Amino acid sequence: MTARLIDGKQIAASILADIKERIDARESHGLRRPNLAVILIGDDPASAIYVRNKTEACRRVGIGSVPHILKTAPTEAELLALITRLNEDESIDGILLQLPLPAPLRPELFIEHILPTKDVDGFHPYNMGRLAVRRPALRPCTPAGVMTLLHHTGIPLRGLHAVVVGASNHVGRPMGLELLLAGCTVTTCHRFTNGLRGHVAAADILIAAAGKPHLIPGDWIKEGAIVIDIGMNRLANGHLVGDIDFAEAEKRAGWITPVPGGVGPMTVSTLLANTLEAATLRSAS
Ligand SMILES: Nc1nc2c(c(=O)[nH]1)N[C@@H](CN(C=O)c1ccc(C(=O)N[C@@H](CCC(=O)O)C(=O)O)cc1)CN2
Repeated sequence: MTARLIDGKQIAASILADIKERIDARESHGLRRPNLAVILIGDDPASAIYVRNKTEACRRVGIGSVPHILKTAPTEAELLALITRLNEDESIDGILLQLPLPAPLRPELFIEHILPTKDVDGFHPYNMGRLAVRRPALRPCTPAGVMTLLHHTGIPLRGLHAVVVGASNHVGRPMGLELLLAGCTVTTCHRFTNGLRGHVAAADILIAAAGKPHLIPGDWIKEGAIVIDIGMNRLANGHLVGDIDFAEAEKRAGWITPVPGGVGPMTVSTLLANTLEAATLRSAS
């Protein structure tokens, strides 16, 4: 079997086109364009690229981006004060705090300071809690983007056994909650899990989010499984690879995402969808 490719780049592009249409329609009803405040701190080159991609995507769909690029790290008090200002600014619909933050800044402190209604990353404990109690509001972007990819396969998800490898706060954990919401039986594997191979081999849906290049050999994968690789690992030679050995995995999987061009673009399109949703809810209230 050779797996069918799930083309995240193409799916994200069609979502962006849809967002643009909805923003144009809002404008024709006299509503202003949504605005996203973007906070980037420090000089991490990957973060700079991701923020550039997000800003460019905003421009394409007609979302205003309001940059706060802080080359030298602010104090905790200064960053909290900036977020307070953005929370209170009626022209701002969403606040993006690009992660990781340089040490010693603690991400939780700032994420929890963002108004949940402007938390377009969906990382605030309020938004995570809403997902946990099956009443999602603003959803974490990468897991929500993965659900869109899964729905694009057309395969009914209810009752399938989904295995998530990785239990991070912003990806693995909310990924498990999304799959549960979709009616999957969910196993989450993490650094203390024994017998990873056995768990992987049992997966109808395998989601790799460990951040370890080629952690999962292709021959562990169940024949016909849906395989989603969230891992994005830059090798010393500059190549970007996932957590799964793609070349071997595509011989066994039924469906598979590439890296790059799979989950990454969905993270960006979901962020913009969340920004539009936040703006829509604000204009309705
Ligand atoms: N505030 C946030 N910070 C971070 C998030 C997040 O969702 N919110 N996620 C990651 C990084 N990330 C978004 O910020 C992100 C990573 C990768 C891509 C992407 O499109 N990747 C491309 C390849 C790009 C490349 O060549 O490097 C792909 O997979 O095709 C988008 C967003 C951590 N921080």
